[in-house]
Amino acid sequence: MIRQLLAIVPPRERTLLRTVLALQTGGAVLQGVAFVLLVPALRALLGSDPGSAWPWIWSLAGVAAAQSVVYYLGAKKGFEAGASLSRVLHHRIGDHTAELPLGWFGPARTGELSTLTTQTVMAIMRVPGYLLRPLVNGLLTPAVVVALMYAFDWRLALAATATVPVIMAVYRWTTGLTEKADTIRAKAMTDAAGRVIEYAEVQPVLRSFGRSGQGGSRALDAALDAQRDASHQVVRAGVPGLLGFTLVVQAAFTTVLVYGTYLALGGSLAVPELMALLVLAARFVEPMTEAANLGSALRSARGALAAVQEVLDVPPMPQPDHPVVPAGSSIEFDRVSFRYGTGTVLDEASFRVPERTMTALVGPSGSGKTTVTRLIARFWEVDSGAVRIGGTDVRDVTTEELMARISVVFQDVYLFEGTIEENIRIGRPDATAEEVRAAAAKARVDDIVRRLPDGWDAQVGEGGATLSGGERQRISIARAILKDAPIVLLDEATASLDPENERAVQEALTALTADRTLLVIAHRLQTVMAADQILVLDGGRIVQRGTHDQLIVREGRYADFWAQRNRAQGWRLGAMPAATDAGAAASYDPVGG
Ligand SMILES: Nc1ncnc2c1ncn2[C@@H]1O[C@H](COP(=O)(O)OP(=O)(O)OP(=O)(O)O)[C@@H](O)[C@H]1O
Repeated sequence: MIRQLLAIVPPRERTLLRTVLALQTGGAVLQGVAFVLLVPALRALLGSDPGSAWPWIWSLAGVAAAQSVVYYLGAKKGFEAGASLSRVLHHRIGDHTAELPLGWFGPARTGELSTLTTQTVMAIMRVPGYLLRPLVNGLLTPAVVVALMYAFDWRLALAATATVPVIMAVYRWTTGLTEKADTIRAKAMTDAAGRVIEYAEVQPVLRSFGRSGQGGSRALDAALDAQRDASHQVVRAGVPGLLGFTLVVQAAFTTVLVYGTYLALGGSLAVPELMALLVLAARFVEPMTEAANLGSALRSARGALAAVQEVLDVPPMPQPDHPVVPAGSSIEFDRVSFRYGTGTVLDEASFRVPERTMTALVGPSGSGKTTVTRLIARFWEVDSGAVRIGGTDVRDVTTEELMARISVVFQDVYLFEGTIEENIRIGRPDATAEEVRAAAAKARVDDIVRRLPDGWDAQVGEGGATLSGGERQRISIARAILKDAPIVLLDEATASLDPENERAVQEALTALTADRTLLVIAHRLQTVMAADQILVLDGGRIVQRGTHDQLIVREGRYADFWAQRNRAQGWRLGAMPAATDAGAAASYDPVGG
């Protein structure tokens, strides 16, 4: 476990942990010596000249004092190392997860990461401060005691030595008994943590269906039941093991006692010596039972280390050995195939979006439109084929360079807890206050700010809870305007916005998309009509491509799609005033058409 821990931490913490280990080792050896010094001290006290015990008593006091100092330093460094470990592990987990492909972040990961950064890190933090001392004592003090016992009576020392393999074997057996139950409990706890988070997140849905009370989440109840059962199983498996171990340790002590008594009765061992050696044997047992009582904490620390290691072992998104800077902002899919797990989403799809043009992506729900945008931003890796930006494979571009070239405006906008200004600044952290305000003004965010009582200082709440959907989207557009990337990937809102928000969002998009390469998942017919190119995605392939005028006269998916959309209730082409339509169409046309 110590080796595992040393491997996970940076050099400074490694040195700190080694210091703690050295101090605890020193303390354990001194404790063994102090125990052994009891033998001559007691022998002298119980013998014919009690006065001769003084030198031993003083030595004992000296060793005990040294041991206290070493323990104090060990405990101090141990707590220091614990606090440092927590900081370092949080950083390592945070830094590493930031480099993982987005495919790793499935729904179950929220609970896993939350458990990892709380309970798991806490279990590891306890190792240097609380667990190391009893663990080192349990192993080293008995070893020192047995070794020094040979100096007084080799026969009793040999008897004590003989008990060691038996004690070790029983310890292994008891560990084996609880290990499986511990693993199941750890998994059940992680599952339950994930379910609790999910339960909190789906509250609006549950409430809207009148499911806020009892039985709101069967999955959560099941996860909590599984956690309770797993905890019972740990107790059921652990108690017999612990009892068994304690019994064996006591039996070992009794064996030494019986053997010592036998030797004393036979006259080959003086009674004061026997008394002293028995006191020693009793003390020899103590650290071992103390260490055994910590078995569960030790196993959970070991499990915790394994869990952290497992996350750290997930390979990060590979970075190119020889990074290339793309020469432009065109987008190209070259026979791209992709699947999330089972079921192909893209099957050798090929298309090209020339620089500074607008391409509208249309297709049935689930046809892979969002996936196309995710692959451009390299949130996932393609299974085969290549995605290119400015003629360069995205795998040959560093994440930083790629992200600098792309702005993504998705429908589900997430805002961080903080002010509107802080949320916009994410687009370009080094932007001046004026630049942030200018981007906000272009995206019509200043209208929102004016309305809020705290203005620019207003907090948006976690996820932007205090703002409407349209307002959140305008902030996300302001971020993208501030970022000023040459490629914009845009998922148009499907949800209908109120007219004021609708107009504001359109204006914001006009400001964002002018003079850029634009790939838009189009839901509005006027956007589709204004596109330089329309790509119809179906069955994992681009089944049609061309302008609206070219495609509308051909039979096929696009003509069907167009007819269907026109028929659909609430479809905006008929519902919106002509002036707005024209304005919206113009706003999406990068060449001003
Ligand atoms: N993270 C994921 N893990 C597994 N499958 C996924 C994931 N995301 C999407 N899918 C699946 O991949 C397919 C394509 O999804 P995608 O979101 O790209 O489609 P879409 O055309 O954007 O759909 P919509 O128009 O409904 O938003 C769907 O079948 C979807 O269920």
